[in-house]
Amino acid sequence: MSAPPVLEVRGLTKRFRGLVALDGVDFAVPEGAICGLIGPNGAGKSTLFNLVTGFLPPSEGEIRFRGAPVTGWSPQQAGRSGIARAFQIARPFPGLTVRQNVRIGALFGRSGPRDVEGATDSALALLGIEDLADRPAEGLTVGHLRRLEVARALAARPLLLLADEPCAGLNPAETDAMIAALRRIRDGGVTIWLVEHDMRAVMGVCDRILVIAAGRAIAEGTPGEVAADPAVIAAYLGAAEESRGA
Ligand SMILES: Nc1ncnc2c1ncn2[C@@H]1O[C@H](COP(=O)(O)OP(=O)(O)OP(=O)(O)O)[C@@H](O)[C@H]1O
Repeated sequence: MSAPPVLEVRGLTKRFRGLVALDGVDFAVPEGAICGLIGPNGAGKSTLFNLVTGFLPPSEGEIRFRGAPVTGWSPQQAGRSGIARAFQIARPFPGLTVRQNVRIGALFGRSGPRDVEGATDSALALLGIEDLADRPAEGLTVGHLRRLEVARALAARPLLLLADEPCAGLNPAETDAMIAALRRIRDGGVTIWLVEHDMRAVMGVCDRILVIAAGRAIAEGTPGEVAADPAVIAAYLGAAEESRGA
């Protein structure tokens, strides 16, 4: 029997008063994959990540982690079970070095404060920021701040890393460095699901992509499949082309 997906959502729905932010979304994140979650602004991407990580309870639907039902769990339960999230806006603790910030992730990780220094070193190395370890976290470039945020999440030794726009605001060289780091993380055994607006990054790194628009899943498949899907072109890629004036 094949292993269950690391994460599975079925019929996931979230209503905020009258607004349906997420409407019956199904998706499975296979173990060992890098998956993408894309969609126009306001599509429901952050809401989906907030439901999966227990920051918000769903209105309807089911969430399974490694085959077990976890719907409605708390962020602490999600973290202890092996989900870590790298936020889009990195907010390192001021007055702490890069290493000390990453170490905080290791202290509150899946297996608790065990081999904290090893997890910290390994996360710094995977993100290629060992050289910055003793620098104060404030004053880092956007590219280094993003790598610090992913390293902090990774130091928790997650089974599933949710990354919120890890390439936002990065130049092409920094984006390539982040893509290489995500591949190294996956090759180290961590499954990844990322929200990303940078199409070059998403199409280049993901094995599978879920596309949502106005709360509904409109396509799912390999990068090639979703890029060729007329519904995706109309709802998302087409809109991006228009906003660039193409
Ligand atoms: N706590 C909340 N209360 C009320 N409405 C909310 C709340 N959180 C999100 N929404 C609404 O739900 C919808 C989906 O928002 P969400 O932030 O999940 O979209 P998104 O795809 O992450 O957008 P973006 O790409 O702009 O970050 C939007 O209409 C948003 O205004």
